[in-house]
Amino acid sequence: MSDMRLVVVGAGGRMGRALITAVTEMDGVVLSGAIEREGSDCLGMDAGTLAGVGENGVPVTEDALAAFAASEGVLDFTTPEASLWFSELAAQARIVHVIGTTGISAEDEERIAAAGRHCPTVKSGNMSLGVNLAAQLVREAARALDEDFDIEILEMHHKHKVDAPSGTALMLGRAAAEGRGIDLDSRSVRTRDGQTGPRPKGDIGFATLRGGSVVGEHSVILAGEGERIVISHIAQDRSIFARGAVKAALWARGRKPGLFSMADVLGLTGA
Ligand SMILES: NC(=O)C1=CN([C@@H]2O[C@H](COP(=O)(O)OP(=O)(O)OC[C@H]3O[C@@H](n4cnc5c(N)ncnc54)[C@H](OP(=O)(O)O)[C@@H]3O)[C@@H](O)[C@H]2O)C=CC1
Ligand SMILES: O=C(O)C1=N[C@H](C(=O)O)C[C@H](O)C1
Repeated sequence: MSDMRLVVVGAGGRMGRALITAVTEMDGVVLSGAIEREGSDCLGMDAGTLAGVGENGVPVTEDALAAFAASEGVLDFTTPEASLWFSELAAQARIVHVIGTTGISAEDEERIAAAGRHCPTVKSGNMSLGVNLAAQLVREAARALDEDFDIEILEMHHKHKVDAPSGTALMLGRAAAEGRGIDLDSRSVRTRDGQTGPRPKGDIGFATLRGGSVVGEHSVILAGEGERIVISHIAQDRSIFARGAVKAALWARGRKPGLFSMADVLGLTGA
């Protein structure tokens, strides 16, 4: 089979550059386009040079329509607004859409799912093997322990991150809620300040830290009387997300349209 032609959108971003590197280094894929937003300083640059992997002759352009028409898949770690737009373009072009963007509203999630009825779409708040496995462990731990164990989720990311809690923290929270058989939205506590009163039994708490260049760290703490279980994941390099995204594109190639998760790609049931 020929190499899968992949276009990277948000090519100049932290993940965009990691994705160009992953596509360059991995077998079975080739970079067919690199897209940035109108007015970006990256327009016209060579995508390989931009990512630091050597000139590859693929210019960064703003013409997503033309790039999608010449590609079999799109790797998209951008912004919620941009991902919504790219989901419509991918649906029209009937190409694989891999979405890593976080902070997407519930309403836009539904629109992305609707677009996924026309093209294979893989979407996950975290494309790494480790986090998806951790989500499985969290689900199992929450299933095994009763509400005497309080569940708290702590995350830290770099100072440039614009959404909170992280997509991964929410994914881990969903896994815990599923394990416990409760609805996350009605039982999650996103902030605490002032006279909060004692902790209600059964809530799932979230705490967010931001600073420096931290790639991404998550801990799920199950705190009981006299003991604590902590399930943690530390991302040391963005290549784990980028390589996961390329794997997802290859997995989705030739599949029927639908919305899939990284757990489907990795063969982990229900993560
Ligand atoms: N699921 C996962 O495994 C992971 C998810 N993420 C998520 O990916 C997203 C991006 O993260 P990160 O790379 O750090 O962010 P960056 O801000 O570094 O990158 C986003 C890029 O998208 C560009 N962009 C914005 N709008 C458009 C548009 N309409 N067309 C084309 N390009 C556009 C931005 O351009 P400009 O800056 O010029 O506006 C920027 O270059 C975030 O939501 C983050 O949470 C990150 C890591 C892993
Ligand atoms: O913005 C980031 O950097 C990351 N975002 C994702 C998230 O919101 O969980 C994944 C990863 O932790 C890095």
